[in-house]
Amino acid sequence: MGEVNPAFIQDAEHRPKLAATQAEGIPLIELGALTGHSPSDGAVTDTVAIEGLVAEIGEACKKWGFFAVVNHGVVAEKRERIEREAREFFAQGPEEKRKVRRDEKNTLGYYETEHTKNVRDWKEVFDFTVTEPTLVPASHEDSEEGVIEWTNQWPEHPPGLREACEEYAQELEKLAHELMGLIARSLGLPANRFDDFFKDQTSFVRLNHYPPCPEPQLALGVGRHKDSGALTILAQDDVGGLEVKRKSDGEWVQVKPIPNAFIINVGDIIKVWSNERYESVEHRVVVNSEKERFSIPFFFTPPHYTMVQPLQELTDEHNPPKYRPYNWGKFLVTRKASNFKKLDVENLQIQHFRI
Ligand SMILES: O=C(O)CCC(=O)C(=O)O
Ligand SMILES: [Fe+2]
Repeated sequence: MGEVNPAFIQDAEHRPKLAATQAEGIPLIELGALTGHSPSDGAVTDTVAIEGLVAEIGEACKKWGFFAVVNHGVVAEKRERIEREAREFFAQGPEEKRKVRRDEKNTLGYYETEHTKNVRDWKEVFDFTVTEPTLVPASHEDSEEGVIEWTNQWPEHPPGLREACEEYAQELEKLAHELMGLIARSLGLPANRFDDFFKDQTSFVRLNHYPPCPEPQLALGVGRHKDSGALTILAQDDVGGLEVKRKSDGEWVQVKPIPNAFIINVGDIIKVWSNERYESVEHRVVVNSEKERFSIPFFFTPPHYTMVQPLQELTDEHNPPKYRPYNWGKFLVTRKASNFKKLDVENLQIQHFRI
């Protein structure tokens, strides 16, 4: 990625203000009360502390759709290892990386031409799924049935990347379940309410590399978007660049890097399950002219056959469902396919299912 080609240039209204608001940022939540306890098995260690945590998480999901967590129990060595391997992978020449390039048939692996809302992102990525293989619909067309397998494409170099990725994914999956347990409780549901939704899963992890950009005021690392899964758990390095659109006033605010913290955000599926009690919030990534940046989102998503719809317990005649059910697998493959060609539904959004 040399000079800025016009494909990367954002319309004037979407260009970043390079001195974004530093004021009130996303909540920081300390998960220590969870240590040694899984919320879905009922073995509560400290009820009062956990109740406090549940309330904090509920507030954060309602007010921000984003929060940071520390003392989360994820083994630091596993995170450091995947971060090291990711750096090594992206430091290689384009030829080596393109050996595992994703294409229309295999949507996993390396990719450097992703677009968000039809503008190219200033980044390169490597995607892998948590479950191997992952089952998804063969076609995004509603009329076509049939399921195919997505399989991971592992590069030969660096040789340790695969193991680092697999170990990291396992570790993050535990945290994802714990967080879903807390979110369930914050909605007044049993802690295990979401467990069945993830028995099989289509979850995937993305390694992001944002190279320095000569024109950071014109392009974005990732254009504004909401995450379409249930929950995202992001590891970011110390460079900074992630911005969240604050619900209270629509200002873009920076998510400052905190060593060893994870950034959690509510995705569209929780927005629908909760019948909009919780919000999936827009975010974007600003790049800079000096430093490259690395980040690793873990996208926690249900099996392809899931019909996503507001939970019965959270709807009644005074609060009727705000969405028609939609099939998650079809949604996912439509999004992936639209990276390669213009579809009838060019950028499928949950808004299409809004009642
Ligand atoms: O790199 C980041 O900080 C966020 C990336 C992101 O929002 C995404 O990949 O969905
Ligand atoms: Fe995102």
